[in-house]
Amino acid sequence: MKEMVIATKNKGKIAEFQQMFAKAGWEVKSLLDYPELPDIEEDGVTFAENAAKKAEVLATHLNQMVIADDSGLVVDALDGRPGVYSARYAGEDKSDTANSEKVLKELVDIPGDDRTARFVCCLAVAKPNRETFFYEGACEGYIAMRATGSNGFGYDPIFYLPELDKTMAQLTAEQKNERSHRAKALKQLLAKKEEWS
Ligand SMILES: O=P(O)(O)OP(=O)(O)OP(=O)(O)OC[C@H]1O[C@@H](n2cnc3c(O)ncnc32)[C@H](O)[C@@H]1O
Ligand SMILES: [Mg+2]
Repeated sequence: MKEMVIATKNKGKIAEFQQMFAKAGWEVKSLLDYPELPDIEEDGVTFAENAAKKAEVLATHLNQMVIADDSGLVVDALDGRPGVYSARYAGEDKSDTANSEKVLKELVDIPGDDRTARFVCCLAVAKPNRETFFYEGACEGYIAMRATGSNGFGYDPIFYLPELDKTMAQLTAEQKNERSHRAKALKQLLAKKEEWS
């Protein structure tokens, strides 16, 4: 089986990549397989900048092709926040629950129709001594009034999909991987294999 290294420590992302790449015949390795590597500071102002940095540092270190995922939640009523700050929105300990609670609190006076939001995912593919390629995906929805569901990770319990009348955390892994921002970005990436491989 072919191997793909993803520069992430996020177990939710790793599980989704493992399921989606398995269909394409790739085995996924992650930063959890390289615990000796230092943390990479995500100080970019765009998803692409952060994804590039994560992929390029690891590609140089391992001297092989690496993919990174930088993603987050963009809320219109919050001028795009948490955006690139999604992971640490409620503080450095990166608590999914605290992050979601902070968003819900900030939107407490915002009515349903104005709670539009999207998940965004930028994938960067880096190889030593070569330009980096980017593939993006977005998934549109609304911020729910309260957290519901226990599948997925991150902001999934507060992200409502009107077409299914469910939050992302109420979907099965298969349902999420059919429509998520990550699935759409990965579809682009796989469609452009001749570009990056
Ligand atoms: O940087 P790595 O190691 O990949 O892991 P991370 O968790 O720090 O990931 P990001 O820097 O990309 O931050 C993404 C944030 O957006 C959230 N997020 C990303 N994709 C999501 C998804 O599919 N569902 C819910 N929340 C998501 C996630 O919980 C983080 O808080
Ligand atoms: Mg991160």
